[in-house]
Amino acid sequence: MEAATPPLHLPLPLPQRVQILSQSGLSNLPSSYIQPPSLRPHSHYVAPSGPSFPTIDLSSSDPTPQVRRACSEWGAFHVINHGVPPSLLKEMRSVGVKFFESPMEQKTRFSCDLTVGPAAQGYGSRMLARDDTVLDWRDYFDHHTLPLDRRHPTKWPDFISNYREVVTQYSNEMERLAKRLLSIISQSLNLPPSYIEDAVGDVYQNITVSFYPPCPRPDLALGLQAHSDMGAITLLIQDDVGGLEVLKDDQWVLLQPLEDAIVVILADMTEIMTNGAYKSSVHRALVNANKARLSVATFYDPSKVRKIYPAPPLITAENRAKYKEVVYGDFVNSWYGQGPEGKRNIDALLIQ
Ligand SMILES: O=C(O)CCC(=O)C(=O)O
Ligand SMILES: [Fe+2]
Repeated sequence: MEAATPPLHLPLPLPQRVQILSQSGLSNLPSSYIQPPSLRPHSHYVAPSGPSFPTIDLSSSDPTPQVRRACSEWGAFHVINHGVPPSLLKEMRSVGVKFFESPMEQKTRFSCDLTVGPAAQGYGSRMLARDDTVLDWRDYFDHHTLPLDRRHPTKWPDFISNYREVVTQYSNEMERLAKRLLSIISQSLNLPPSYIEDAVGDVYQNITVSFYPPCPRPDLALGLQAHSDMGAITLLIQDDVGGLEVLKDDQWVLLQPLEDAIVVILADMTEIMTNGAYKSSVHRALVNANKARLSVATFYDPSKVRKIYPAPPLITAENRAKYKEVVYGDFVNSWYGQGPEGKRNIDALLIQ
């Protein structure tokens, strides 16, 4: 018998799965997950009597004024009566939970290919390339869903019967809702209804299911460190555990999970296109000691070659362009190189 040919490349080490750490029953948090004191969960809490997170009924006759207010004051809001069947939201959460509850041997068959880079689709545990960053207490599964030539359901789990159908249907519904919201957002600034959709070009949509296992020291860790999303708009659903916080006037506001609602989060490219009239929302995810938490974020992003700049109709002599033009792919690359570190990467594009 011939000796087996040795592999040409040594395999990259597998990332530490947070779920395995959690199940190992440790009582102390490994140092790589300990946040510096200023970034820990207890800092800057809003008083219970503080502002309450907006909820907008999309079936009302004209939601535009409410959207304008929520976008300028919060950069994020809940939508209800949004037209996506509640049964589909439930199924999406359910296939997500089934994936993370499956045996590790099954899950790792769909691991991210780390040689592709940090934005590879599949089962992952850390996104950032830098190795000196504090790690998030999170595992995830990222799906590439749009444009259609990026959508390859064979890269998604095959061991949960309806997984691929549910993600496909969910992707289509989220595209439809994102377009409708971008149209309302454009009109709320007196731009043509299709302004943002046209400016974004061929949409890139990714769906990331995040799973936050119970954490031995939720006071020291974050499920996901503070960041703003990079693209145009994010649509997020979560289970009833809670943990998503948005930053409002320098204070963290914990969202009460609202069944059947969808969280709308404005992202950095929308801030640029609106010339800062609407800010991207800084948000983060907390973890807790007892319960695992699941969320599903659907990102609606420009194509990588698209140039993004403040909408010309919004620029006047009194209201000059506040942001430099940026090629979206360049912006994304700088994020993966550096990470959010609690800051907004978009601030680097501000015209002084
Ligand atoms: O899990 C959450 O609630 C937040 C997820 C999120 O912000 C993201 O994936 O960008
Ligand atoms: Fe996010």
